[in-house]
Amino acid sequence: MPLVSASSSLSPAPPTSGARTIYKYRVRVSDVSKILCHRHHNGTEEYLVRWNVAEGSATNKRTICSWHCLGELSKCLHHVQEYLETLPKSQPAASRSAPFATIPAVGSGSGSGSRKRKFSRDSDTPVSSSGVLTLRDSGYLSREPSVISIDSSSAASEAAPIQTPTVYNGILQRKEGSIVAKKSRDPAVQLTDARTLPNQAMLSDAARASVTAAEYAIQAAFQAKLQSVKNVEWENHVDNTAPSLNFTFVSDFVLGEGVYRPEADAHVGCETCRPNMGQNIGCEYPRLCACLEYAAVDENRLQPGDQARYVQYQKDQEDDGYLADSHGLPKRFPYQRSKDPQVPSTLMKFYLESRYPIYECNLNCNCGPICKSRVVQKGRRVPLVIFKTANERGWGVYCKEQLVKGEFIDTYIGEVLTNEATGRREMLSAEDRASYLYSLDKFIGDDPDNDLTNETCYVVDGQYMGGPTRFINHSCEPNCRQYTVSYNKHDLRIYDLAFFAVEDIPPRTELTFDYMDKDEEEEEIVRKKRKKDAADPKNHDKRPCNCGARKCRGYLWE
Ligand SMILES: C[S@@+](CC[C@H](N)C(=O)[O-])C[C@H]1O[C@@H](n2cnc3c(N)ncnc32)[C@H](O)[C@@H]1O
Repeated sequence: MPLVSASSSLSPAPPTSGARTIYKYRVRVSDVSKILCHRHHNGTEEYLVRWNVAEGSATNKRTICSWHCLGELSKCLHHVQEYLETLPKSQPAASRSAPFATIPAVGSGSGSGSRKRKFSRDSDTPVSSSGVLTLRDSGYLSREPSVISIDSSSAASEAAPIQTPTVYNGILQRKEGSIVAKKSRDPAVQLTDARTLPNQAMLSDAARASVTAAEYAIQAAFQAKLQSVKNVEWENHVDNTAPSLNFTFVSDFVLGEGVYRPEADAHVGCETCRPNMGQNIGCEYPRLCACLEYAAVDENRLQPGDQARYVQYQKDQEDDGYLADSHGLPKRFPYQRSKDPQVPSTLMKFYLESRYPIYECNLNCNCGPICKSRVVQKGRRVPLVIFKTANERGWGVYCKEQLVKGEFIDTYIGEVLTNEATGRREMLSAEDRASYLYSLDKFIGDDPDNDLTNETCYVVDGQYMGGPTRFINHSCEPNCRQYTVSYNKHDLRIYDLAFFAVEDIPPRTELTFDYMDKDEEEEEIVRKKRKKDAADPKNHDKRPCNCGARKCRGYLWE
């Protein structure tokens, strides 16, 4: 039976500077395979790290584990966060004490008068310290008996014959990218069965030990990530968790391998428009603006002489969809602008109620920055808050201010991946995990000269990189909707996924959109379908929807 050392650590005192502990060496992210357990040792919260041992290296037969305080793990807190997510939620209060009071769920008017406690930097608790991990490219890596080594070759097999105990003295070294441990000659090192780590004794200790310091450290780390993001906050009045530390805020699409996007200076602009035409609002003439080449035709402005062209246009639409030739016909501008500069531009009723793509002006247009056809490209103006939902939907988003019907909120950004890269990611991820994939499939089938298909279109993945909209949840009766917005009418592969309010939304009301973008149906019809679907075993693997709407269809995806 393979045995491991499970003795306690004898940590050297950490170097200190004033009141705060300075950790000169930190565990590198790439060195950690997983966090296995936690404990309180000499008053310090510690985590059992399983080290990454390079595949195929001479040392990879031995997986090495060692206990570390949070100060040493500050570069790998996402591993600690992943570990905390595996802990039962019903842990005793001592283990999962809630620093924030639970308050009513966010909703229209629900919290307007209540003082909600928000996570702030003031509440950062310095992580506890109990030792320093000396981590260098060569040389000593850890303190003595806190190290455990497991002979993973035999640990993998239940039927493996009992082996000579493998005991190390806890001196970890890095050699050619691998972590290795030297053998222990210390008789005080106790031996423990290595086949299952954490072992029962460790689990019993863990059940009694709180994880509060880790929770605070993770909250502080997420808060630090938000520092550079303007007008976005987060709060949690439900439990002690923070959004994933594996997520990075970015401000634009991040192009993955094999993804091509034309540079902005290659976009075709409207050269005939001018900033000072007519009412001095940039583009104004619906027959003139070249950016509207593929925009929706405005039937209200058709002249008797347009009829033949319009009939031809309708025929072309059957083959070419949104790209039908509308040359010479009057088109619809996307936004209406109020005379009051305090009132935001809003999406025209026609676009709000249709799925027609929206075309904005671009860098190469002559209309200038005042043009009314520039809204989404100017970015988010409204203050958003990422908050923990109370009913198993993870994190959600609300706006701190009132939003008016047709107001732009923000775009969905993330890594833009090819279909193959997306497939590889899906293979690696657990089936029940949240999905952040958004296909850029709007123009499939619209251009006979273009080979755009479900297999060749790009996909936006907001799981690891994105903006606050990546946290917006689904509702079968949503208050927002996603629209296609393009600044480059000839690029059918990359465009903006822009969220607009489809109704007036009071402050602090959760923002939602329909992940399936379905048309609304009568409540009675939806209710009957839901009942039928629930009885069908085919649907039992589907992800249940917790939107709570009267017209809830029962599932997130078909
Ligand atoms: C784009 S993410 C939204 C943010 C997510 N709640 C989070 O915490 O990161 C989509 C995931 O959120 C969850 N979700 C969103 N809307 C939901 C709903 N109405 N009911 C249940 N789960 C929902 C599902 O796990 C879904 O895969």
